[in-house]
Amino acid sequence: MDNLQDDNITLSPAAPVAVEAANPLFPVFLKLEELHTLVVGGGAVGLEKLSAILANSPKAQVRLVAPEIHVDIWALVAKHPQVELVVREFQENDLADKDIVLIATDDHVLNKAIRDLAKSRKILTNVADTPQQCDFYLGSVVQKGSLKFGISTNGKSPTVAKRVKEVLHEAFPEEIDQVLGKMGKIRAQLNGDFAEKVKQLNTLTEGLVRPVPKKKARFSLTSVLVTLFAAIALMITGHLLFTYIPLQSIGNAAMDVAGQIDSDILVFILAGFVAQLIDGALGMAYGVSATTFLLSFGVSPVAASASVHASEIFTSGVSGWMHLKFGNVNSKLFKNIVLPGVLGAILGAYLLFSFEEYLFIIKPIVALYTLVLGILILRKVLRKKVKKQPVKRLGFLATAGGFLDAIGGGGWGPIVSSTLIAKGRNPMYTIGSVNLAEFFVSIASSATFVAFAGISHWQVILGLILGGSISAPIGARLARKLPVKTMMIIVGIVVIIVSLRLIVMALPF
Ligand SMILES: C[C@@]1(CC(=O)O)C2=NC(=C\c3[nH]c(c(CCC(=O)O)c3CC(=O)O)Cc3[nH]c(c(CC(=O)O)c3CCC(=O)O)/C=C3\N/C(=C\2)[C@@H](CCC(=O)O)[C@]3(C)CC(=O)O)/[C@H]1CCC(=O)O
Ligand SMILES: NC(=O)c1ccc[n+]([C@@H]2O[C@H](COP(=O)([O-])OP(=O)(O)OC[C@H]3O[C@@H](n4cnc5c(N)ncnc54)[C@H](O)[C@@H]3O)[C@@H](O)[C@H]2O)c1
Repeated sequence: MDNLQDDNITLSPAAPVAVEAANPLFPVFLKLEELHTLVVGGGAVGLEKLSAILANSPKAQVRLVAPEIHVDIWALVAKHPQVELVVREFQENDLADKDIVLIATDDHVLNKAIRDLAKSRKILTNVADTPQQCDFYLGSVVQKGSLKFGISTNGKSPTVAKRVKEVLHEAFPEEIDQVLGKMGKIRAQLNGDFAEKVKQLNTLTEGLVRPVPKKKARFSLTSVLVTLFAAIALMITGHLLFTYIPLQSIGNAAMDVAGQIDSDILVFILAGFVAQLIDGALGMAYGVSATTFLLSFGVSPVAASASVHASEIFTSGVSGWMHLKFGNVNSKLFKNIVLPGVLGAILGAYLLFSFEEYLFIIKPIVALYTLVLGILILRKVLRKKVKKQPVKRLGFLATAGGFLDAIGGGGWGPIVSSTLIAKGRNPMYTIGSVNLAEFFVSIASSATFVAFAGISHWQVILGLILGGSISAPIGARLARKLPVKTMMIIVGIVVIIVSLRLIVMALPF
């Protein structure tokens, strides 16, 4: 808004300052689906008003009268069969039984005449070309599920109303609707003293206006699920460990490990630290970052890949827990992706052994896909307007993510997070939920890997885990602090670089 104050638009210094109420309009939210509305005029403005009505009240009872009706109105009404289109000039009996009339013909005199007829019947009117004759104005509307804002500039500037709408749309994450859903349920359950009820509702919603550290709901379904899965995962890991490596040899191995630890572990700790920092903040790229880092320090590719997978269980566990603690997890999204992701990972790890020879083809194909996602994310940021297109086949996306992650040695985050963010989901909640689910996905693939290949390279694994555990809380905090746009730009660039690198590596020359 700064440029409104500089040389672009000069306001007359003599302009009198209004002393009366700046905007005396009284806002209400009408149940248009239970009223009868008449629109007169079927041109560009008739279309705009009808679209606004149906976008808010899809089942609104509307009759639109005009000798010529815009093609887009016909197309719109095809999706709202209760709307009646009447192709002729306005007649007085169109006003019969109407509660509200919107007048939008291109004939100024006619508009005024219709308005006077409506007024004599005490029908509320909106006259598109004459604000002075309106009983009410339409507002710009922001909608997030059940939450709705109506914006009015008192007719001074519909364009500013539109801009304010865009700002508010950006500022509120879609998840606000979940909060409303939960509050609706709590509100219905609270009974007894009215004052006490209001006090409780105020306490519950305090965190919405003043971010206080979130206390986890004691028995939230997510935390029960997380504990349950973690317990099962630990049991499976323990079972595998003791089946394949007897207690005696673990003792011996521990002594060996202690004896072998040398200054190299600092490098592995650093690798874990850097990789988890990137992954925790951006929701992706732990595998790729850690592997790249280890390779550049001379660790063999096999050792690097095996250790990265094993250490990922611990690092993504800590990181997922931190996201949960900081309230970055959208439990609905988490629940929808965790099981398909785990199944995909098990399938991928199992099939890896039969598909190993085709990895050189699979990897660049996955990289090409993530490259496109990276470009899509950047394009969305640069275009500013992110239109949310819900991802319908979440389960399929998660299965593919888990599968390719196990096969390609990474890709859960880049595939699942990037797709969701590219489709307009809120980066903070997406990254939090995808990161928490990654814990279970990496347990699934690592357990399958261990079952086939056993565990080796203790020092590397230990270093990665130590480094990752230190930076996980920092990463989760960053994900909360970084502005949405900055996060999307970084995610986009990281995805593009990592994908290009994989594609270049796959080239035969
Ligand atoms: C909010 C929105 C709802 C909607 O209509 O759905 C809406 N106008 C929108 C857009 C818009 N309308 C116009 C432009 C072109 C730029 C410009 O002219 O400024 C744009 C901008 C654009 O399209 O980008 C032209 C225009 N509008 C009115 C006049 C007559 C006049 O002022 O004399 C003229 C001149 C006609 C001419 O010169 O021929 C009058 C009104 N328009 C209102 C509402 C009411 C006041 C709302 C408030 O208090 O802010 C009010 C008083 C009565 C009413 O219509 O209810 C919608 C937001 C879209 C969104 O949310 O995306
Ligand atoms: N409020 C706003 O947001 C806003 C925005 C832009 C323009 N306007 C004003 O709205 C008016 C309409 O603009 P437009 O672009 O839709 O014009 P338009 O020429 O595209 O459409 C006019 C419509 O009125 C219909 N019409 C003409 N005579 C009629 C009659 N006797 N009975 C029923 N319908 C009749 C036509 O068939 C046509 O469908 C203009 O006066 C314009 O200044 C208002």
